[in-house]
Amino acid sequence: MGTLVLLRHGESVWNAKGLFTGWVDVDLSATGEDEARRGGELLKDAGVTPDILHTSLLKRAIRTANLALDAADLHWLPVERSWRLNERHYGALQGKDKAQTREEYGEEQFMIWRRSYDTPPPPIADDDPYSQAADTRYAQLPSELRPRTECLKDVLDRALPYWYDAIVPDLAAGKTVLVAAHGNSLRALVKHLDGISDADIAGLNIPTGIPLMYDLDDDFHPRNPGGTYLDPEAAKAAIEAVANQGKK
Ligand SMILES: O=C(O)[C@H](O)COP(=O)(O)O
Repeated sequence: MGTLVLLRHGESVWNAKGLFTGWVDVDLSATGEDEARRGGELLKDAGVTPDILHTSLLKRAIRTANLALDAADLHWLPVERSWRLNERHYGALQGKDKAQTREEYGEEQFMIWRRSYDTPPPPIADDDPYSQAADTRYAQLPSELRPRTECLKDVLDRALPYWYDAIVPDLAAGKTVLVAAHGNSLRALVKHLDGISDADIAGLNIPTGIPLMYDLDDDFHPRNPGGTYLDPEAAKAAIEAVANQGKK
């Protein structure tokens, strides 16, 4: 029942600097812009034509989709956007250097905060320069929905309603759906799609800018578990780089 394309944004300026990003609205780096265009070329070369686009509210995902769809000559595609596809909120780690954090707190604590399923980093203070408490794009969100930190379980809990209410109906209508989002919001969707355990999801990383295709059956389960990257070799190398972030 439909084709789903997951696309993590291209490299961001803070990805390049090795900083925890979360909901901080940083832009793409020049490399990330190239990755986004390449993602669109991969879609075009594979003959994959999305019918609708879903993005987060963060410019690195929005601009990745714009650049990819322009490269695929599909810039006109209808689009829906939601905070529920935002990157995981990294709490008080937002803006912090990953390598310094690993050094200061040690490997175990770093990995618990970065990749555990249900342990969030410390919450961010509303007066922190990297807080989104005053960000007008979330003004309509009730206070209890506006995170000050998130673990991956929190991301799954707020992303699944969007999956079922916005994305699944498009798939059920036979549309090819492109989702342009983030490393951890896509890890949450992949965990759901592939039925990955709470323990095993820690080992899954998503590369930037390489489309991941799922062919879904009538129950929206993958006929190709794990999905298929449109550039498997590039994806393999990029996944390893994501896993090694923060290492000296
Ligand atoms: O938000 C961030 O820092 C990155 O986009 C994702 O970081 P991670 O791969 O360290 O979770």
